[in-house]
Amino acid sequence: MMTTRIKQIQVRIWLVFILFLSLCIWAVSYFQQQSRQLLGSNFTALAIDITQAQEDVHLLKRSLYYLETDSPFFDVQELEKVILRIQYRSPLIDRKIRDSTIEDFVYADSIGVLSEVNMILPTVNQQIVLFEQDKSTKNILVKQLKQLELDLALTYDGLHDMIQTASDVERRLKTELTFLIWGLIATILVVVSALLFALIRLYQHKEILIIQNNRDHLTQLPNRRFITEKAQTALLNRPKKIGFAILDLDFFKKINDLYGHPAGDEVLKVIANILEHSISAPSFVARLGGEEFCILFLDKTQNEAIKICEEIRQTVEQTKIKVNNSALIHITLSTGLYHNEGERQTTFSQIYQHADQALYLAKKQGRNKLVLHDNNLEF
Ligand SMILES: Nc1nc2c(ncn2[C@@H]2O[C@H](COP(=O)(O)OP(=O)(O)OP(=O)(O)O)[C@@H](O)[C@H]2O)c(=O)[nH]1
Repeated sequence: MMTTRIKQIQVRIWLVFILFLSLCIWAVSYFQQQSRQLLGSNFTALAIDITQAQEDVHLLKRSLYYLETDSPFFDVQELEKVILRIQYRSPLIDRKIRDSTIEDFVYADSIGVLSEVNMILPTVNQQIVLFEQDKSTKNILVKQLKQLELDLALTYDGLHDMIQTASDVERRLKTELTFLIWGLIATILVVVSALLFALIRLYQHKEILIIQNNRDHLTQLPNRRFITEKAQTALLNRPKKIGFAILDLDFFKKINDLYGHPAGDEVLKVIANILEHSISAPSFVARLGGEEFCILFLDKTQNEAIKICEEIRQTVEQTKIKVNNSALIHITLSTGLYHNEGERQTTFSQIYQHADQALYLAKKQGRNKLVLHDNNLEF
């Protein structure tokens, strides 16, 4: 049987779990998004620069061809522009490669060539100016341009391949890392679920123990410990009305003696059932022990409590209880009732004592009757 408290705890635990799961999913999504962006920004920009640089080399090659073949398409200004672009682009690529995550030794040679190219570019520019003044210097210029074109073509092709490889490695790493993170999160989720499950079981176990500690095994009614705690808690709040009745079966020993102990147990269960159905919250019924039961009235006036006790007495009196599968027996009970409508402060042991005194009188006055405690009672 699961109590409301356990259900509330379960709901809270599930909420925490769902919150944690959402947090994990959000964290992984964020990581994936960020890594995708970083991966793109790291190599895509560099790859674009290198492709444009390769385009410059291609234009240089074309100018060189026109120059060599004395083509009318040769345009010295075009050549100067290409050289200028190479001059501007190579340090840019140099810096981006150094800033990237690629290891130094991988790009060291290519960067070395780019630096050398940058150093000879002013000489090439001077040679172009010279060529414009003196066409006979063409061969020197061609030789320089050829060397430049060769160096740049090889370097940029190498860099292009390098970026491709680095990009592939990074992509693979990212995939592996994502799997690793998912694995970690799955493990954490399993551990957290197991812990939460264990926590719920622990609470259920604790709750069952509490119920068992507070319940009478034979009748399944609350026991003396339970009713004492309830009464003491109620008294702390200074209730306006409180009533306590002790109900004791008459000559119960005879039933045990005549029909046996199991028959006596059967009778106790029937009486417990009658009591349970006569009382509703916030009042409580309990088995004090033996053939003694009690009722704690928390919202009833004195007359209402008397009425309920009287009805119980009559019901018990009129009930035929079948024992040992044949015999039908009758039993009666005596009740001692104490009621206090807030007129004075009291403790549970005082209340109990008053109800017990009234019960004593009920027994003394012939049993099968209800006696209300009165301070003027004579015992
Ligand atoms: N079957 C059964 N008998 C019990 C149980 N607990 C106590 N008893 C018996 O209840 C009987 C109580 O007897 P007494 O205290 O003399 O009371 P009584 O016979 O009801 O007499 P009065 O209370 O004076 O009317 C004893 O014989 C106990 O053994 C129980 O759980 N089951």
